[in-house]
Amino acid sequence: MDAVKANGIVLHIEDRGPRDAPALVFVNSVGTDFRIWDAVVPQFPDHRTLRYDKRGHGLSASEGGDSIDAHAADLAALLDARGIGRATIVGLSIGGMIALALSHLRPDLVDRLILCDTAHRIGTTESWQARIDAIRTAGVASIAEATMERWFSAAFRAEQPERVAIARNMLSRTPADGYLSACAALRDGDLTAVAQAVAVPALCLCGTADTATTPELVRSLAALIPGARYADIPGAGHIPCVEAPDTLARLIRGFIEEAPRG
Ligand SMILES: O=C(O)CC1=CCC(=O)O1
Repeated sequence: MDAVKANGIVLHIEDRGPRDAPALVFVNSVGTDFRIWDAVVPQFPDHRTLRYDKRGHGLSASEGGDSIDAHAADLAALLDARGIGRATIVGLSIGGMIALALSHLRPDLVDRLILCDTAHRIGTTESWQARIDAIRTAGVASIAEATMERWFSAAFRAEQPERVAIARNMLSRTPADGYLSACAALRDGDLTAVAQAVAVPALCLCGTADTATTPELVRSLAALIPGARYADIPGAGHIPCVEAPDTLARLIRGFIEEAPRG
């Protein structure tokens, strides 16, 4: 178990692999902690891999974090604290928005962007406000069942009910304050201009069964980013690092090997 103080708060992290190897940094979606990358990270023993529970999630401190820029400032401070000068950033959902924001805030830190199941704008002001209101009334657990239907394909839910059950526990145990802050960041976050200004190689990925950020939406993100590529993750829902880790790792490795650092 490791921790670092960055941007004024304590973040729960895992920093493994050779210190002088190229760095791969993983950024989570809302309602998840860094365990979602458990089956992906070991596939990169030749890299330094850094993953963390973003503010308000997992074991990290839970105050604040109600803008995408605030999360990007946390990530920048984390990279500085760990002495990582440049990295390939892999961001899932809100994590992809945080990765995009980092490329704007601190372009010196970003070699490449791998943007999974994410977009320049996810949902609408109304949909996030409705979720905030529901959670204020009935708690995070009240949205767990509907969320599992977005996170995982129907086939995965039928075949792997135990793994869906622990994912549901992870979501339900997310501090309400942290989850609500992330919803506010999503409600107000629009990275359209940031995406259009990306100046490093970018790969956009999406599970073909993702109903939260559909392949069509993720393709529209790729169309905004100069020179970005797009690839499907066949059959996966919104959390391919859990549902299809081998496919995701293969796509990440292929991109790293082909795309020059920015
Ligand atoms: O849990 C969801 O609704 C899917 C999602 C949207 C943004 C994010 O980070 O996850």
